[in-house]
Amino acid sequence: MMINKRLIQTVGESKKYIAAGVLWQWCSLLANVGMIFTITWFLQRLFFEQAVRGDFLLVAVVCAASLLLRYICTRKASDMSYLSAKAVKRTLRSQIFKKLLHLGPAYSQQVPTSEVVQITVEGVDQLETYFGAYLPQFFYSMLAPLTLFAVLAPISLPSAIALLVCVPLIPVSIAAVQTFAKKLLSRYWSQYTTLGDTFLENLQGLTTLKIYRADAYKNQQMNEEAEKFRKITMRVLTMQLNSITVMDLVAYGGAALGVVLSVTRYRAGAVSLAGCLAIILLSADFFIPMRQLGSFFHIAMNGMAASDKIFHLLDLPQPPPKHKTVDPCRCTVTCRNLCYTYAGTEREVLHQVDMDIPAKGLTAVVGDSGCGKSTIASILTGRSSGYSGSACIGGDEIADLNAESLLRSVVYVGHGSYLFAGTVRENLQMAAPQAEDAQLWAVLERAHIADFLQAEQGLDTVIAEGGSNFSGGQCQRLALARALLYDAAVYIFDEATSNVDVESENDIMEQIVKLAEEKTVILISHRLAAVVPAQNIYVLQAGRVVESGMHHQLLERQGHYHALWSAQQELEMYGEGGIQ
Ligand SMILES: Nc1ncnc2c1ncn2[C@@H]1O[C@H](COP(=O)(O)OP(=O)(O)OP(=O)(O)O)[C@@H](O)[C@H]1O
Repeated sequence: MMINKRLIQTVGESKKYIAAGVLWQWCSLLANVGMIFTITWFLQRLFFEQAVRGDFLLVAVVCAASLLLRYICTRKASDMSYLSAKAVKRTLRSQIFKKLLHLGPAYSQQVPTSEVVQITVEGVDQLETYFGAYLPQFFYSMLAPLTLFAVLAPISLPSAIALLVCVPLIPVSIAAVQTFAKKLLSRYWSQYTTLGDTFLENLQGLTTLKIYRADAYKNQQMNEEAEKFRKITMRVLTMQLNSITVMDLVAYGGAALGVVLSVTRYRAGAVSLAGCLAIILLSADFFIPMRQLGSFFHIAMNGMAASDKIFHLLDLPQPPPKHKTVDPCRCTVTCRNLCYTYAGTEREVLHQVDMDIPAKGLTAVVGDSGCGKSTIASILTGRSSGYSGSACIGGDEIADLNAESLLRSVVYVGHGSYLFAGTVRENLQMAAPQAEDAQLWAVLERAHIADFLQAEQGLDTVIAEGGSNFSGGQCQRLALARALLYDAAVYIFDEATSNVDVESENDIMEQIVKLAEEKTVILISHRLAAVVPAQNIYVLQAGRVVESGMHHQLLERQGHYHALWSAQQELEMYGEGGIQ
């Protein structure tokens, strides 16, 4: 009945809260039983005209005390449910987080980031309800009928047996629905995610769709998908309503049976009037907890699906712990016979790449689009694992280096470095939490963005999500300032100046050249004019290093670099001609 032992074991802390929650619910049931017995006793005395004044007072006091007790029990049970849900969230999210840390920067090779986000947010939230509502109700729905049986059996054993026997009919009817519901729910979820993906994609590409006037067609396509989703949602709702109707039939049918039996027994003189009334009033309570459990049924199904996904992530094989750290004083980078094939593909994208990148100095990697430049950066930052050949930092194989130390030593600045919603200070202090204002201004000066920020609110200037209130050039300058503040040993700039104006490009390049006087700097660029000052340029063609040397040496060689350079020069001269 949707009880996952491993899940409960994983969140062992929640067991005590579930047990306490069930206990509080049980106390509330006992209070209710006490109240009903007092009322029925009083009714019997009234009926036989035996009631005295004090009886009414006694009933009033017992009812008030019982109601107060039930209120306290309900509050306590919901507190326990909250604590159990909190424990689940904390335990599972921290386990997922630890797992990702163990998997390292290359985790996305095993599980897509979108799935991790979905599991960590929505998946864990679903389990919160599973632990907070379903599990306590599951145990309580077993305990309640047994308790009521023990209470009613001395009054009328046949009635108590009849009521107890009818209770399991509810889970039986749920199980019957479950076989059908599983398939339907899995189709429902796949339709739901398909519609969500299409919606997100169309929203992100809305400008393109408008430009090519394809929005009407996409709209129609989405309408068709939405219609399919509406239909399957209706089927799920119908299934849920039907299952509730079946459960109600069983529950109220069972209660009616209890009433009929108790009245028959009363007429036969086998039970007292008070006993008969107590059976009538308590017979519904036999079924209500199980009926309530039935209504949590879909929560449990979602919880099970979520836990499968969570355990799939937690069970991913992880590399053994690595203790070797990067020595910041020996930050040469060397690649020998480096080959790489992306996981899940067969095409090798890097073939026997040899590179020697000295500590301190500017080394550039250039080549046509798709030749493998970013793949090299990805291997050097540890985001792509499973290479063959050798890739070393400071003489140590990257595959053997501790991921945290690698992240601390190699900083990557791409063309879309992310700025977070917050202030300039918060974004910069990510790189150095203890940095003082003077240090922050120093790197902003170096990135040539200090003047602009001084005219705004200085370090407290607000940055919108993704830096959307800043220009492309300003975002890159801020990203550069943050990277400079980080003080890593190796810097990789991957098309860091693409999409920015010439002025920003010149300022950023000036700082990159300056940085290379002290650090190991690798500059990846498709624009050859940017790499002219480099001490060594590696030219890649279809995943192979075909040439290397300084700019003038490569031009003299009249090879691939020369061809690329001539083509770009021609294009730039044509551009300038076009403007005139
Ligand atoms: N995640 C991936 N999965 C599979 N193949 C990939 C992946 N990323 C890149 N590739 C392939 O690897 C090859 C090299 O890509 P890479 O991004 O390294 O090229 P690049 O030289 O940086 O190109 P550009 O200058 O256009 O950014 C390409 O053919 C690309 O299709």
